[in-house]
Amino acid sequence: MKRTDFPKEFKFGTATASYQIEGGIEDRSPSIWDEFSHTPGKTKNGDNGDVACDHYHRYEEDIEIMKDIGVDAYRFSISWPRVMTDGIKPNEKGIDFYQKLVDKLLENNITPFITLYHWDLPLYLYKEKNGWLNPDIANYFQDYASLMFNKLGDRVKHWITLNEPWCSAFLGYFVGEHAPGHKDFQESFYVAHNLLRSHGKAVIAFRDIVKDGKIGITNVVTKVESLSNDEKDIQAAKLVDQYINGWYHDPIVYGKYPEEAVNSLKNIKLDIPENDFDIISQTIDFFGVNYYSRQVISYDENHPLKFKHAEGPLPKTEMGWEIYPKGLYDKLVEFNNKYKLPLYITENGMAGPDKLENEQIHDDYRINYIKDHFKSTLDAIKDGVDLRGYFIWSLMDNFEWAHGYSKRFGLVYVDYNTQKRYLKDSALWYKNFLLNK
Ligand SMILES: N=[N+]=NCCCCNC(=O)[C@@H]1[C@H]2[C@H](O)[C@@H](O)[C@H](O)[C@@H](CO)[C@@H]12
Repeated sequence: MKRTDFPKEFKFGTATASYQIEGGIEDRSPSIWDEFSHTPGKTKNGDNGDVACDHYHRYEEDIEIMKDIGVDAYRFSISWPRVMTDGIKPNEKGIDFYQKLVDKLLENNITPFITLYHWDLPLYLYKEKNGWLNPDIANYFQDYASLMFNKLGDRVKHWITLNEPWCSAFLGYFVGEHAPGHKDFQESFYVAHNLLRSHGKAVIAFRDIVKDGKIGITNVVTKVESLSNDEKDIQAAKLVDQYINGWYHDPIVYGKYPEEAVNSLKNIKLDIPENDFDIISQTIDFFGVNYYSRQVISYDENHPLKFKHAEGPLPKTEMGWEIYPKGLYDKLVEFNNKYKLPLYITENGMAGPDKLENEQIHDDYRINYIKDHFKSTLDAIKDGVDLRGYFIWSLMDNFEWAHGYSKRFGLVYVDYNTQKRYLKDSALWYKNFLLNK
């Protein structure tokens, strides 16, 4: 498989997120992840993003690395608390960082794709305004989005409102594994709804400010399969697919939540104001698909959503996620048929047992992972999917949320003691692929 097997305009890239790589906390106000990671017991080894990959001070070097690898595009997120003090007052120093980042990318012919929200909510908005639980958060988000569109929209034409609202709502407000660490089922549905409303408000602003731009939303898209052919397992898997995938896509395209999932939520209040779905279902230009794996589901009477995960038999990454490229193909074809929107794979990659030896990292497992998922991508394109790009997660090893620095997803290895970067064999492979070798 060669690069020229893909459409000429197809964009190959890589991706990161602000809290996971920037550090530079001295020049921004705090986010919910600063408080969460500094709370004992919340992250592995008590790791936090205070320094991370020190990208805030090393962004020029990191762009040089991307230039060397030869990527067409780079997906990164803006730190809301960096560009607006406490999420409210514009901070010119923070805005200036992203101005310079964008200009340096463009100088190197790398197309910027900006994610507005990749989980680092300004702490003030959480503490004083109740964060994503407050319907008014959509207005704060629209103000933030408008500021960024006005400041960068002349040069940045590809925007993503939210990264993985399912993670923000479900992991942050029900499971409690992510910031702000709530464990309230009802709250997680209010949060999901306010995230989607915030998305819609940002799209409305975008249409006024960046008239020649493209905007979408990125969700984690998981292939959900039933453990058995037992009707109960099949039904449980169908509902999980609606909770994880449909819940964050159907409202945007169809203006309503998936019906069976709504009906299954007997004791969940979804008191939704009349025109909310008019806001949420603003026309978008693409869906971003973050694909990692599948979930194998069986029926479980004791779970609020009547399901439990089954251990799949396939080889797994360091995250314990099965390696399942067929799932990517399946979801791309399904989404293409169901939503009829252009798609970008905004994240795909793996955490591996990466070891630095003689300044090299031999990660053949990651090369094989990427090749297998590229193959699924190419098969989907050949079968008619309107797929426009693929961003490998991640450019470099970084802060992997509750796992801290214990999981390495990068094409580039980061020695956190020295902040030295080392291209892994997978980065060298990607470089040759992009040269069509
Ligand atoms: N079975 N199974 N499951 C897959 C469930 C995946 C949920 N987590 C993600 O998608 C996060 C996404 C995030 O954008 C990024 O910030 C994270 O670094 C990556 C890697 O963790 C992924």
